[in-house]
Amino acid sequence: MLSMDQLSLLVQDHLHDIQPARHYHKWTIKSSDIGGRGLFATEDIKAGELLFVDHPLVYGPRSGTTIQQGCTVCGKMDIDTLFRCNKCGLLLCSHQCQKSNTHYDDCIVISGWCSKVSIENISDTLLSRCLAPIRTLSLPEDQQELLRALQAHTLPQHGSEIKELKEYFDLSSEEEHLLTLAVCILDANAFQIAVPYGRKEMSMRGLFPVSSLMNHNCVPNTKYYFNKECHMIIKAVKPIAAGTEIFTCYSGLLWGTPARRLHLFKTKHFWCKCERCTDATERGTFLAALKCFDTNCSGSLLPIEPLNPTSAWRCLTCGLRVPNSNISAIQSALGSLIGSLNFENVAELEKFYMNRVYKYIPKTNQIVVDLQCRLIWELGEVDGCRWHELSESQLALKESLCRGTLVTVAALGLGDTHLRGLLLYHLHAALAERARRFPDLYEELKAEIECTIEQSYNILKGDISSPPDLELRRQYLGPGSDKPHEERFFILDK
Ligand SMILES: C[S@@+](CC[C@H](N)C(=O)[O-])C[C@H]1O[C@@H](n2cnc3c(N)ncnc32)[C@H](O)[C@@H]1O
Repeated sequence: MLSMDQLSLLVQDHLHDIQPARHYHKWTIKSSDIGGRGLFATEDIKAGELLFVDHPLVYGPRSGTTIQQGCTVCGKMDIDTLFRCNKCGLLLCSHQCQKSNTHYDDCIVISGWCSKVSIENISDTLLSRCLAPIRTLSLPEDQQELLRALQAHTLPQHGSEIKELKEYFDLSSEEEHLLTLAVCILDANAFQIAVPYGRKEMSMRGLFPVSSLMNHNCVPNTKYYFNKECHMIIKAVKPIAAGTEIFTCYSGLLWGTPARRLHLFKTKHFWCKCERCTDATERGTFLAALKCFDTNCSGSLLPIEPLNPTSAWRCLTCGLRVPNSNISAIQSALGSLIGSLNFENVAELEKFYMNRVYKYIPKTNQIVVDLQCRLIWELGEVDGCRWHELSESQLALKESLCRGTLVTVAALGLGDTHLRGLLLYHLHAALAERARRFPDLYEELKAEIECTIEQSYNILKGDISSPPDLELRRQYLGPGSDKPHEERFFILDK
């Protein structure tokens, strides 16, 4: 086991690789009261300040069995061009990817193993799932040391893919041990890597060793995003006082407490006890609330003991007490109902949102908020409901959904997260479309259009998953634009 000083030195060397000029950080690694080690501010940090830029020790396809497969080099998922390498069986999309250094290294390791069956009989999904751990075998010694210093999950369910791999290849016990350890480390620490906005690519994960030292809080004081070089940029989203722990968030920011806690328990093996989890109303957002089972009552049900996953729930208005088993039954029925929706079909989503969803759940529930976000991302943006095709009521709906979700994000105290940046971008776009349709309204809307695109730009710039026309929109519709009025809205015609 490395000492904290040894780990700090490895971390400094790792960060130095991509930011050689930056020797100084306003944080240190220390033991944390909530679990293992954590990062702590050594000086006051301002909102928006850069904390560090991390880069992955390894990256590779995510490990779920249901993840849609793609090229193991570039992630492309175009099924027509995908083929399997005849030496190692990995999926590729082009000869260029096959000739890449990345594939060369992967292929050397896998084709070097003695296989028990011919390579085309080995599942490409299994090979993809094992690829990130396989890549750890080729890391240089100092990076192996840093990898081994990270926390590893110890429960027996981690590493099952390596047991499966062993059915197909004669792995030495040392290789099996190293691969299993790598899976346990990846499962405990890997981050999903964001893909460029609007692009459909295979979902990838990366092992970012410094970010891996951040513990979780459901209202984190940092945000992260990825740039074109697959670097992970970590910034403060609110002021962080010297001595305070620096947190990230391992779960969905708009999920209700029971869903977040269960997800954290299943994937990271701890029950979160942060301030948000302790407050059943989640700062008045009622994200987990269900409708009271008494049809004469319009109140909301919430857990009586939010930190107890089997707690009974109670109506805040009439006091009705509902056993946890009934709540679970309703939640799984709602899950099936939502699972039956076709999320690609905007009209179906809109109809469900407008007419049916409130019959079952309060407007504040995370399921409604999720539907709202899906509609926001799609209205005006996808084929069949482009800006010029939106009806007046759809445009008004988009605007009001953006405003409502921004209120929830603000109530939770999430600061300038990626989500807020995106919501501001979509609000700006809806307002700009309104001004284009009704030029007389432009003067009235101008200040808000300028302010929303400017704020969105400041939050999202440099982020690979931000809308590609962000900068152009800011130039044309942001504060101080010198573009002639008649040209300002041309970007909406793209
Ligand atoms: C990515 S690691 C974070 C760094 C870790 N503390 C270490 O020492 O390497 C994730 C693990 O840290 C612990 N952890 C993180 N956040 C936590 C929290 N809010 N409460 C309890 N444990 C937490 C859990 O064991 C979790 O599986």
